[in-house]
Amino acid sequence: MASTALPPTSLNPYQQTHEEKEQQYPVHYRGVKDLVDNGSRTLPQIYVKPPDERLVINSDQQQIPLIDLSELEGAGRSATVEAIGRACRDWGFFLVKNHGVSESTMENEMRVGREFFHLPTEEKMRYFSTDHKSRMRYATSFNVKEDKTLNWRDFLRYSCKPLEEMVPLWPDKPTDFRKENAEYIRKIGDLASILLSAISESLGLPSEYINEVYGDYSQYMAYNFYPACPNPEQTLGLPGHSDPGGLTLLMQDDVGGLQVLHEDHWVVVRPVPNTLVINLGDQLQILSNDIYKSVEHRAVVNSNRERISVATAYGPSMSTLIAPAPQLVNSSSPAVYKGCVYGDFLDSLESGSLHKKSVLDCLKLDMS
Ligand SMILES: O=C(O)CCC(=O)C(=O)O
Ligand SMILES: [Fe+2]
Repeated sequence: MASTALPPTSLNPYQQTHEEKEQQYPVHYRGVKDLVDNGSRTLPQIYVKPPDERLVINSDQQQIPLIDLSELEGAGRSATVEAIGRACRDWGFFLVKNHGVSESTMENEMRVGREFFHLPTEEKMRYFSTDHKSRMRYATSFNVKEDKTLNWRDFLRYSCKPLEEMVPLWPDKPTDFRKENAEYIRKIGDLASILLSAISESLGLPSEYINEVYGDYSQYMAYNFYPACPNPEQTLGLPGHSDPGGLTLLMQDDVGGLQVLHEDHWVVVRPVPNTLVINLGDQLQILSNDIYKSVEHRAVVNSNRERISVATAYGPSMSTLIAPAPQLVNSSSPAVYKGCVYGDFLDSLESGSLHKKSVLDCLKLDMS
């Protein structure tokens, strides 16, 4: 039977042969690693960002807080919770050490990701999809079909839930990709839940408040891969954005490139071995009624070394309505946002480009 010609978005990516995908997609959909591997020594115009987007206003003076979690479950809990609360309020970002995810689990997670991006493009394209709702996909930029200028980033993004259902959809190369990811995902998920308890307490809410609101939580992973770039000052790995979800837990390698917007300066998040970068997403900004902010951040690239980061987005279930916690709303602090179902929030965001705070702004209640 002749195959029916459907537009790419409605095709199941797993049912397409590599040749079918090649015919359908422009060459830049294959990613920036492919571009570099094919000998590109200059930055194609489509990656050049407008000057205001790549403004360099760096601050070398400041560093995001580093919090030791070793006392979180012990006598030092209240001091640790207080430090977390301060970091959430002042920065929206912090590093954690002694977080319970072992060095070997972290190293293996990095290694299998790096090995994946070094596979031939044909192998990675088995997972290519432009469908932002796909629960498992390899792609490039942010939303390669819509982005006006492209980002110097390839990525692999996949859901972790339900784990037994998702594991068989993950890449089968490198051979230990699934095993190492299943291990990392369990450990990082436990840490996310522990941190959310501490964040609840830091807001004066019952310890399990946020975990209970999240219910049957969602957990997505994204490997971000940034090859060395011919003209790094003209482009970005990821432009400034806030994360839409609940909590992001990021592991970065030793190259560096993450920057956080703090008091109008881009502050460099230096890589510190065995730490994780934690930041609050838009859903925590809403739930905390603006006490905590989901802060803008970006990834710059460099001409010498490729860089990899692994983000875990831990958030509410897609059907959960997120609204300011009633305990944080009163006559002197009225609700700043109306509630929104998390899945709808993501739909509004991902159908467009990576707009700064646009969906949050739409949810703002008229305070006048
Ligand atoms: O690669 C990084 O350091 C940042 C990644 C990031 O912001 C994201 O995945 O949302
Ligand atoms: Fe991010």
